[in-house]
Amino acid sequence: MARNTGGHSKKIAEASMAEAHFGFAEEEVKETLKRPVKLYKDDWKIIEEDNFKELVDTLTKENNEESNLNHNFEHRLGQASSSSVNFANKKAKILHSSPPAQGKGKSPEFTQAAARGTRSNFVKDKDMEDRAHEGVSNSSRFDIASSVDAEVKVSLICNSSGNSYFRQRSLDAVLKAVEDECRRTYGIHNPDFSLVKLMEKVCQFFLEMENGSSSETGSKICDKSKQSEGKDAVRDDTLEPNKVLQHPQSLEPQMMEAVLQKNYPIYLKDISRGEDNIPIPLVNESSTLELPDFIYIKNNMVYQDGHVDFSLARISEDNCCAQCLGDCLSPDLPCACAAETGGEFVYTQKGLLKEEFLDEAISVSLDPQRKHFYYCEICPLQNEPQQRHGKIKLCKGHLTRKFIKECWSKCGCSKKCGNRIVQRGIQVALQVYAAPEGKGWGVRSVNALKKGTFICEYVGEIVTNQELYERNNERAAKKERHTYPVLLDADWGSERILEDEEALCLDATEFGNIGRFINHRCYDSNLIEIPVEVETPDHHYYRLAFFTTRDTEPMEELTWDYGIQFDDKYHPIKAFKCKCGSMGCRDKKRQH
Ligand SMILES: C[S@@+](CC[C@H](N)C(=O)[O-])C[C@H]1O[C@@H](n2cnc3c(N)ncnc32)[C@H](O)[C@@H]1O
Repeated sequence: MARNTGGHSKKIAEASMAEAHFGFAEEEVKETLKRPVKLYKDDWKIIEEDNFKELVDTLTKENNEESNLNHNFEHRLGQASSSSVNFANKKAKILHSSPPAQGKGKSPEFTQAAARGTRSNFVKDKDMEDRAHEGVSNSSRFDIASSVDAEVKVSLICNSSGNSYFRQRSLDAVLKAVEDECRRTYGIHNPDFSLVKLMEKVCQFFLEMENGSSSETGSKICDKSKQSEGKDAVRDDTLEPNKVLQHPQSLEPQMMEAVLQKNYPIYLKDISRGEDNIPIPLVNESSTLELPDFIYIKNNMVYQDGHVDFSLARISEDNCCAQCLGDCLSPDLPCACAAETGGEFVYTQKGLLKEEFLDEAISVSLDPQRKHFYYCEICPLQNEPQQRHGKIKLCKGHLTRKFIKECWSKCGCSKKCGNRIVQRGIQVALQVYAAPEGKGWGVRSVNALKKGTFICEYVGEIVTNQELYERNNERAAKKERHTYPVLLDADWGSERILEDEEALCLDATEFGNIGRFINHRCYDSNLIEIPVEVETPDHHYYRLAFFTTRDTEPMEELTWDYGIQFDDKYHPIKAFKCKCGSMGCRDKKRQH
């Protein structure tokens, strides 16, 4: 056996350098080297074989396996990214290149192993596993722990036993291979995607959740790019509104795990971030849709110029039931609040919309007569002059609709009064999901529903038509696919000519509720939108509520008829190729 002629200490230094690459400290290497040096009688060729494989194995086995590899991973993580992460006000950071655990056993400051699972929690795809990890055994493990100083330690423990071909690769190469694989498999296009950032996120959420920020932390996600534009930016983490992200790498761990598991289950537990009465999960069974980018709000909010008067003084004696007690639906004689609907309340004792009222609303919507329309001489929607050669060209018309009127703050009845349905908010279990036929996201109800059930409101920013016109132009330039505005023109005919700030719409593009996800269906949709007067008798502003037009099945998609004529350039919702599938589809181009 040829003896290595190099100096003993030089060889030890070389071995230390080689092992430092894997995260082992010099002292540790020196100590471990003593035995093979003695065993092989200073024959360094054997020790150096396979890039010190035996030494790595011995080091790994001799030290507490978990502790050493935890350190190992941190060290490599540090090589791939030298940045440390500051978690909001927690003075916490991810450890990079920290000194190795002294002695054997678990590092004392990391005793709180709080999450543990098999590596298959992350990757189930066997092919991907084989390609990305080239033979890494299937009994690998993923550990995460935190210290009292709010430091988080993540370790990947890969058991290579049983695979004689296993060779330790450089971490950078492994990370790159996995990132490339993830990009391909999960369609990640963002160039910033990195596994190191993902691990940093895991640590961040681990800490935040341990610190009791609750499950809401996960959905407290914000689109930093938009915030940096300054518009409506809220910097304080605790106040940050729900902002659902576009890019999977920015997702909460629960979602990322779903992405990695490749079966795309629930992405978000509650897109309303607790704003609405019951959680509204977002479920993606198709995997191709981008996550929606908007802020969830429960109630309409004035953007800027819209004139909405909510003053108590505007609600007259005849417009409320100050003398009522309890439930207005109980007494034999309906109170003042029923006057708006012909002296009868529109709700049944079971909280459904009365069939008579509903059927009339449906019939007006399906087969509107000329008498149901109001035609403006100066239409707030039209930016072209309507007067030519002394002749006035009337606008295309606005469908006049019947209103629901609910009891409100000036009424003496209880908050549980049967004439307060819409204002109590969502009561049925809904989901946002990947709608069929490539319509984008849609809404479905988990359970069967009775005809006349209140589903939700259409909530958005209250904007003037002028504001909407400018927004629409900007969006058209950006070629945005989906649009989310709704006109509040159900009673334009009853008021004098509207001032610009009174011709209002709801724009749910950037701020909205689940209503923004409901897709259109021509003619036979299972929802109808009904104007609701709640806090103001001025009908140029009202709430818009969806009710079922018939009984529905569990998991049936909920749709409403946007009232769109597909050749109408003034309709606030930009015309799209209708994929509603209805026999009565009005999109002629689509049908042929
Ligand atoms: C109010 S949004 C509905 C939610 C939308 N699908 C999404 O993914 O956010 C309206 C947009 O959805 C799409 N959409 C709605 N109904 C549709 C239909 N019947 N056929 C095709 N696209 C539809 C159109 O792009 C439309 O501009």
